[in-house]
Amino acid sequence: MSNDPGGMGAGGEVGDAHLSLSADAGAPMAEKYLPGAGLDEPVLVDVTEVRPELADSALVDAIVAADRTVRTEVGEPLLRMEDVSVVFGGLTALDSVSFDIRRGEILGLIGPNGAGKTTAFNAMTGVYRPTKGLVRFDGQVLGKAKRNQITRLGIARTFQNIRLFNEMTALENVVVGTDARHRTSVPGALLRTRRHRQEERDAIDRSMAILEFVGVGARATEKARNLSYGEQRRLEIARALATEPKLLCLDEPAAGFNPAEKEALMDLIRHIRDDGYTVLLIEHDMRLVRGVTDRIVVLEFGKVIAEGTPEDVTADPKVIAAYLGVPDEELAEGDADAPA
Ligand SMILES: Nc1ncnc2c1ncn2[C@@H]1O[C@H](COP(=O)(O)OP(=O)(O)OP(=O)(O)O)[C@@H](O)[C@H]1O
Repeated sequence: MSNDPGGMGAGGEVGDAHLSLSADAGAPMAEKYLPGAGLDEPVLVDVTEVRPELADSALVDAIVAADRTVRTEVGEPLLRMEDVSVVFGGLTALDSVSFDIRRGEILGLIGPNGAGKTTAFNAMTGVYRPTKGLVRFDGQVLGKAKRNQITRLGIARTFQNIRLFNEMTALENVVVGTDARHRTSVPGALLRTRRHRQEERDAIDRSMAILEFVGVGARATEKARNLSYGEQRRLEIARALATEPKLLCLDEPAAGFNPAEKEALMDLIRHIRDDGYTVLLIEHDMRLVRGVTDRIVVLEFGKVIAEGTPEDVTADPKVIAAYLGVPDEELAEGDADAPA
């Protein structure tokens, strides 16, 4: 991946309109689409003027849908955590954890602070190697795969703390994500072969569609750092989608959102699932998790304590106790009352 924004296709074109990928693209675009808009004004682009076909949401959905062969059938386990333990020094952060993420579902991974959610995420995405057990993804053991290899295999993630290229435009941030799917060799890129230029144009087209899809198309030519907090969170999701993941992992994507923003985010996550993606969601907000997931896995002290539909899991006394700190005696009483 190039750190030089200009090296990623400066001067790329979208249709007939020139969409400069230079970092200062904002001002000219503002002049073009919002006559009179100055540098201090928010930069808004009418994407449907640049690419009229992007006004057709069905077409946007079709462009954004991943173009990949997935071996796993819909409804079958796409990712399997098989007896995974992760130990840091003397601390067992994950203790023989097994669960599946099925193709086409939104799986919620929840649990109190320190339960092991992020560690599970990191074990899946190649940040940590399991001390014991294995992670199987689309029929393949991830083994010693490194993070970039795992991205290429089809697992993309967002982070609890937003990590964007702040000085790049929103569009450039998404184009960077498409690199994971490029086929041009390094010499091809250096020589700017026809194939490389075509890939660049396709990347810009697809990135514009993804920005529209996540709801920040109008901010395409604005530097990432100038986007609102909520827009930056959506941009992170856009960048992850650009890698055409088989599995999209979202780590607390609603952190810091107000209720209306959370509602809108739930709509987006459902839309991503309905567009053919499989989603893993780590989230603290129980209402959000309950409202958007198909199934939930609950971790506590590094172990799976419950798994099932949102209704079943959120009614489970063990889960309620883990979240609300119900005294052990009450739990024991509850068990004693349960029919044999
Ligand atoms: N790199 C590390 N080195 C040592 N201990 C770690 C490391 N990462 C996590 N831990 C510990 O492992 C346990 C699980 O942490 P983890 O971050 O996975 O929990 P979590 O469920 O994601 O918590 P939160 O909701 O607070 O993000 C915690 O006790 C944590 O302190």
